[in-house]
Amino acid sequence: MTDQMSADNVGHVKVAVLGSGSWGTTFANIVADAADLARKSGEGPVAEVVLWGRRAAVVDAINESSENPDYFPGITLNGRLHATTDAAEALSGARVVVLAVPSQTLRENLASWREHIAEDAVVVSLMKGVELGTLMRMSQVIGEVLEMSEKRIAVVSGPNLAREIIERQPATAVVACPHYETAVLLQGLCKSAYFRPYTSTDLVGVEIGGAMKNVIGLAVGVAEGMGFGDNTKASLITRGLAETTRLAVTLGADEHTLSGLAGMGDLVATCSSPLSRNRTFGEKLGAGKTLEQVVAETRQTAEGVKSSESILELGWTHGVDMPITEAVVKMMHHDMSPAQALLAFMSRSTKPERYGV
Ligand SMILES: NC(=O)C1=CN([C@@H]2O[C@H](COP(=O)(O)OP(=O)(O)OC[C@H]3O[C@@H](n4cnc5c(N)ncnc54)[C@H](O)[C@@H]3O)[C@@H](O)[C@H]2O)C=CC1
Ligand SMILES: O=C(CO)COP(=O)(O)O
Repeated sequence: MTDQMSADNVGHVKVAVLGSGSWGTTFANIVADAADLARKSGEGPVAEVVLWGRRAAVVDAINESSENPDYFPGITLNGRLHATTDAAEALSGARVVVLAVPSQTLRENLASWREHIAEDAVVVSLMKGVELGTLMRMSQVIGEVLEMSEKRIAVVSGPNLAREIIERQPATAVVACPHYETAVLLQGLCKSAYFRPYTSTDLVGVEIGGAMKNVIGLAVGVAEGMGFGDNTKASLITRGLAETTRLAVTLGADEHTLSGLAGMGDLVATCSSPLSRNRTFGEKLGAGKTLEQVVAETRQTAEGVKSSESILELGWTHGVDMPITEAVVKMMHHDMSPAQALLAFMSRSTKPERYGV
């Protein structure tokens, strides 16, 4: 078995996508559409995609009518997409394992899947969070639980609101893996007529960009809910990017990654779109609903709510100033009202625009 996938040992590849929520379903559909294209053109690896889901009703609907009625009623998925509730079946023979579960459950999910994951598989994270308690990025959780080298762990991230991509609207993303050839192979597996992936070797920058944009999206949502206009939102986005870059670079990322698709790109998509769960969560809070009301109304994963705490702690551990994240944590976890958080945020001492990293 080789340590990484290489161009000459991949022609036909089984891809298991674990998690049939909004992004897992969409990403599995991207790979299945990409495989159709590869079949037609004769170029690139051809994937057989198997999607794992917890709920039998969803799995049956995908297999019988190519539809995920829970997340995308009325949207026809690729007919070759096969779903199962049996993780062992999904993982059997899979060379690429894609993970799309909530960040805070990943560790326990991996522990139960571990024995079925092939030793030479490449594991891809689609998740945008930082683990509470350990302060680990998702690739670090994967590396620790599966005891695998970072070279076989990849991340896909970017401005990827699932609802737009399931409709096959054009979008771009970054496929990051420290082993460049693996990133290129994964790029080939998900390149389709409407999805254009770029490669990167900067795992840290891509992951921090993805996790941080959820936190900034919450803050922008709060501003929207409070009735503020574009100056406020542009200020939060720009200073949010500065905060993201400071943290990422301190953790070893390349500064340029944060001005790319997984940084600026994703930040802009999340902060401008009513489709974003994080932005919507913040907006409801800013409009006067209580945290309990907003939590009760939120069915899908809004990663920034929990990850804001671990991200702030990560920043503090490394001496990074994180004022927007701090304001979000106070609103999400310490009963501070949006008005109080705004006052505290605006009354901080002034400083040069380029401060710290
Ligand atoms: N939805 C989107 O547009 C995008 C989401 N992401 C990221 O993808 C990750 C997954 O998010 P979504 O698919 O959007 O969330 P979702 O809420 O739509 O789906 C989550 C899935 O995980 C399952 N799940 C929940 N708890 C579980 C547990 N304890 N064990 C196993 N499975 C469990 C749910 O049943 C559901 O199928 C998040 O980290 C998110 O930030 C990334 C890019 C785009
Ligand atoms: O990650 C996303 C877009 O790239 C989805 O954002 P939300 O999780 O806020 O919906």
